[in-house]
Amino acid sequence: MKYRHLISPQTQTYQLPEPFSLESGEQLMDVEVAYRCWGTLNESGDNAVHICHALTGSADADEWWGPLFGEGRTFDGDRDFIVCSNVLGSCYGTTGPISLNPATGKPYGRAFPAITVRDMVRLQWRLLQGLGVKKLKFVIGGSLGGMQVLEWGKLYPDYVERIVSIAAAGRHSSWCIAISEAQRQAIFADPNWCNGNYEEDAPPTTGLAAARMMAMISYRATASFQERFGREIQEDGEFAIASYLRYQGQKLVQRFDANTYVALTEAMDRHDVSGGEGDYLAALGAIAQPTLVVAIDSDLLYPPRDQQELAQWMPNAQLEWLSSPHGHDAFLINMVALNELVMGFLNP
Ligand SMILES: CC(=O)SCCNC(=O)CCNC(=O)[C@H](O)C(C)(C)COP(=O)(O)OP(=O)(O)OC[C@H]1O[C@@H](n2cnc3c(N)ncnc32)[C@H](O)[C@@H]1OP(=O)(O)O
Ligand SMILES: N[C@@H](CCO)C(=O)O
Repeated sequence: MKYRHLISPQTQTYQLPEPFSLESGEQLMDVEVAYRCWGTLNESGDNAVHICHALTGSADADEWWGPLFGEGRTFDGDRDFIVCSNVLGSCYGTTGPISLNPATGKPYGRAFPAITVRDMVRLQWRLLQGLGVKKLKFVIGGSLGGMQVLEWGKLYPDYVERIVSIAAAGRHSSWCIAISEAQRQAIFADPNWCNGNYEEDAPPTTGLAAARMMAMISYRATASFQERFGREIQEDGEFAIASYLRYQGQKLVQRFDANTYVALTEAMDRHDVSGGEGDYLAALGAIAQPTLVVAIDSDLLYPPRDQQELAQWMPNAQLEWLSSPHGHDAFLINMVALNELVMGFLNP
């Protein structure tokens, strides 16, 4: 697996014993789920917690959410059995576009079937069944992770006691879809894209880097960039912000796959807790567990008004504000404050 060196050696693999049926009706064979766990499952199997990661995250939650781990914190391995699994469609160990298609013996690439956030959650549920988890104390995640959390609330009301949705939505807005589509078009415009059939040693890095640059603009906020970079010009004559964005683009292409990026952003765009057919507000209204909605006051992607609506339409939801100049990515930056908000919800 091309990105194996980027995931920790503690990552384990769960092999699904049966084919996995997708929402689309297609079936995936030989599905594998990469996951990490911390702590011990108790005899009754009811002290478990599941962490859902964001777009380019991995199962190594202690690496990207470190300050939330530890005694008396959100993730306390002495208290709970904590599981984080890599999502379906990712390139960090779970079956996705870089996996070998058993039917052809070659990587799926762009032929990987269309997946949904619901598919991701149903696969997580299968993993937890395999691990003997009888009940989840809570499920938590930000961004794409928060979308999974809302699906968890909808799909498994008797299995999940509480949910924590951070900087997320019950369905993608046209603004979010627009930003995703522009990113995908940057990838498709790369001559190396080859309709997704690129060689492993010649991926569409220019397009993927441009996509990440666009994404980074949407993950941060005007005040954050102004404060950090202003109109500073570096010694090389470049605007510091331009250099920063290009660096972020290069950083992602070292660690992520373009087909995976396309598949996961398409899944985010398809996301709709009503399943795309029913009444969206009624679907939110049916999520009745005690819920924490964490809203980031500077989030451009899932803005304050949408977060207020989300909390308003879920009957048992509490809205808390993570105040930050850093925009959407604040849930990966202002982690001490986030831990306090979550602890306030878990231990009122
Ligand atoms: C297998 C895996 O790696 S997956 C797990 C990790 N990733 C995830 O979970 C995904 C979510 N994480 C993220 O999106 C990001 O890592 C975040 C949001 C948490 C933080 O982003 P960062 O890039 O670390 O932070 P920040 O915006 O401060 O950028 C710092 C980097 O920009 C560089 N930089 C700053 N200014 C400039 C500039 N003017 N020109 C060029 N580079 C610059 C810094 O040197 C630094 O580089 P480094 O990352 O090599 O140390
Ligand atoms: N910065 C996040 C996406 C925004 O939540 C990631 O790269 O996964």
